[in-house]
Amino acid sequence: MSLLQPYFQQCAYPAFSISFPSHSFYVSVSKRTFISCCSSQSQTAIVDAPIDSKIAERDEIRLGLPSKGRMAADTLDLLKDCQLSVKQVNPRQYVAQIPQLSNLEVWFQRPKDIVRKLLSGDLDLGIVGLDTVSEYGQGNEDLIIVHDALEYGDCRLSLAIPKYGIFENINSLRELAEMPEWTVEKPLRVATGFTYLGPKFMKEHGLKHVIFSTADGALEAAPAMGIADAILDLVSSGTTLRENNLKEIEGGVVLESQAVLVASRKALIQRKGALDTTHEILERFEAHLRALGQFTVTANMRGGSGEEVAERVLSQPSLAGLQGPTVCPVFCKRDGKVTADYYAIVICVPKKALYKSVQQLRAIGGSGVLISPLTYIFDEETPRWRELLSKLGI
Ligand SMILES: Nc1ncnc2c1ncn2[C@@H]1O[C@H](COP(=O)(O)OP(=O)(O)OP(=O)(O)O)[C@@H](O)[C@H]1O
Ligand SMILES: O=P(O)(O)OC[C@H]1O[C@H](OP(=O)(O)OP(=O)(O)O)[C@H](O)[C@@H]1O
Ligand SMILES: [Mg+2]
Repeated sequence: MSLLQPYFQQCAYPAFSISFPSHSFYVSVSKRTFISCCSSQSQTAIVDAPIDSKIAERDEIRLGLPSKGRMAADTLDLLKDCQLSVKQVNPRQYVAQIPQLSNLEVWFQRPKDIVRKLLSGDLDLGIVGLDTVSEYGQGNEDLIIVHDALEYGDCRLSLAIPKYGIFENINSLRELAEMPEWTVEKPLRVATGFTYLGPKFMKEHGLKHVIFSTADGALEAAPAMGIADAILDLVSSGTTLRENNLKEIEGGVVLESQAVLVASRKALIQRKGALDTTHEILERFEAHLRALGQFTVTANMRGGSGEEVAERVLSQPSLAGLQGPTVCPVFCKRDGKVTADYYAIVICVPKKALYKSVQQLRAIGGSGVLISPLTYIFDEETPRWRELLSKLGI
């Protein structure tokens, strides 16, 4: 507790309730200071790792965010949910700030340019779809995925063919590859915007007679227009394929994608402050995303002792909580004497298991079950941070 005290004393505007399930205490902190409370013990020093080229000198750390398209709004929403609101003076201005991260500059760029600029050293961090990192990063070792599942922009890069004509009975990549129609003179024509991943996938899967054509959008029209036999494009709901009489095939998914936080390895190792800033962003993302899937459940239960109540709770499979239940005595005054006949139980429960958990609580004598949303779950250290340090050789 003493470690946290300096932060709590400065909190003029209590806004958050932080609970540490294993220690059972609650405190309130202002929105601005809450991250410091949780990460102050794990700052990391810059390491002089061996790396070929030197990066250009500058004082700020640069984060690239999508300037337009479907990722733009969701990315800003995620940052806002993590108390990292981006302050952009007007929508046509491409540079912005996140007041909580004073050494960081936000640059709005097209997703593919974010990847290109990470590679050229003009950006240090970026948020884009994994499909864009894979296509434009082309396996470059300087790119490191810091968070691989930001839980939006879900889609897959998938091969699709017409439902009709010679493809009517073709339902897998193997069947497509074995069609006698494809020869050196008349190869399978695939329209795609993924001209790196497409040929790589076909080669890895042994499809020999294939040629690619490129287009920037509305690829689904290409087969019906007679421009291509198949397309390789992003699919999410599948509506665009269906509406254009196309189908996916078994074994035809090149990549499952969602939004990711990506960094330049060189920047993380060489740029002063880059690793600490990445740590803070990662911690905030992890804490928020982990909390999204959980509810806090509070209930009262009659019992002889905290241990006895905890044993009853732990006998139920869905009531284990994060590390175990928090069990606190509820004191009341009876005949002039203070007694604790009831205990309050606090646990985190996965949203999917909510009703099952309520049933199990009732079965062991729980009453007055309260459910509230969770805002953040900060663990001692995030597994992704450990993974990042190990990828960096630190
Ligand atoms: N239908 C979809 N559903 C969900 N996510 C998608 C979908 N299509 C693309 N994405 C994700 O969003 C990212 C950006 O897609 P978006 O369509 O906004 O830009 P773009 O296709 O690169 O550019 P543009 O459409 O302007 O040419 C993609 O890289 C992918 O990660
Ligand atoms: O499976 P669905 O949910 O139908 O989504 C798939 C469509 O979404 C993307 O296109 P987008 O809307 O970005 O248009 P674009 O072709 O202009 O990029 C993608 O290129 C597909 O065409
Ligand atoms: Mg698009």
